Amino acid sequence: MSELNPSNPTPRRSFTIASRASKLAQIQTNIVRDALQAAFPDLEFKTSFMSTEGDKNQSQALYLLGGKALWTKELEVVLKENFVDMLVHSCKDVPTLLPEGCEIGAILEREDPVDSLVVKEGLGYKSLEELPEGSVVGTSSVRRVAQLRRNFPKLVFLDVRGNLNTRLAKLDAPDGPYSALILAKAGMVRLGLGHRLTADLHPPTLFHAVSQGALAVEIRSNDAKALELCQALTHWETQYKCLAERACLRVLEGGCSVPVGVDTVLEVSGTGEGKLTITGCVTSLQGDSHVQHTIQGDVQSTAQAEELGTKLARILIDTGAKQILNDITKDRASKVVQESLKEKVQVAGAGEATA
Ligand SMILES: NCc1[nH]cc(CCC(=O)O)c1CC(=O)O
Repeated sequence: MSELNPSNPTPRRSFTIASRASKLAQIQTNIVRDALQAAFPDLEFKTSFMSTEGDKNQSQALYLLGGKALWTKELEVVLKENFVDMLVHSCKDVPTLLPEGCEIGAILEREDPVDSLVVKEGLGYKSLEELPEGSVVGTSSVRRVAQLRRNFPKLVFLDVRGNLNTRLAKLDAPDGPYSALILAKAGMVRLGLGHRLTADLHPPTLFHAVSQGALAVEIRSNDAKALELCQALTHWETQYKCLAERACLRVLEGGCSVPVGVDTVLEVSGTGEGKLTITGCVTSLQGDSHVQHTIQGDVQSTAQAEELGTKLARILIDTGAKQILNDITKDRASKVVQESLKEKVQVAGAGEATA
């Protein structure tokens, strides 16, 4: 393995940008590649795509697969081994704690971060309110289910997995169970599927995921050249918002994916400064308890943005989120035990069949 030597006098001229292999991931990577190529026309930028554990395991509920690192872990290995130089992720899929030696080099300008309702082809419903009692709504996000159960107890929420095109195919299948899906607007827009969005779901109906709608570029912490290139991509307003949201989640989650929603506004008062207003919420899985708080502060640096997010998380924890998060941890532990028992029973069954 050739070690990258930061003091090597020969300047690097070629950079490889990698991501997952899904269509959306490829589109996102091409956005980053094009932006880098425009800013640095004399350098060469290549792309490389690989499918990850998260793409392969589509049967088990995300909630039980444990942590979001399954989208990023394997890519980080090839980054650390110098096979590639930059990783492009949906910022919301990036764990709040990165492995030693990796860091976020850039956060690009955010698309609209809201979630949207997508109604099955041929059904005329225009909103969640219009869906008849008992309609099945597909989403694999505990955040969406928790918040929407609260407001729409008449609806049934069912897991739906796969990349966006797979999920849409499951929605539109004539004999499929789903009447609608809830998806992030940004992904649909980037895929050119904006015409399928039926309605946007804004707070207080639904608070979006931390960092939803933004792209992040991950680099090796010791790669000064990659960091310099990344700086040309960073949209500081988005960076402040996303880093504040990520700091809030980092305190709340303790390593697991939790039903945390946010909504963040930055009133810009000059370059690199403004007033940041973040609302955060934590909702129980059944939607019966919900803690919400809004915090505001002037920020002039990413560190101050993160401080505000951290403070928000502490207030949420002190005002009821702790109880909700403890209950979720217990629930997950018992479900994991049930799943492993189910597997054992299946293995035993298979043994008998072949005997
Ligand atoms: N959970 C999967 C995921 N990760 C990133 C996006 C696209 C939106 C984004 O970039 O934030 C999606 C799809 C979705 O949630 O509907």
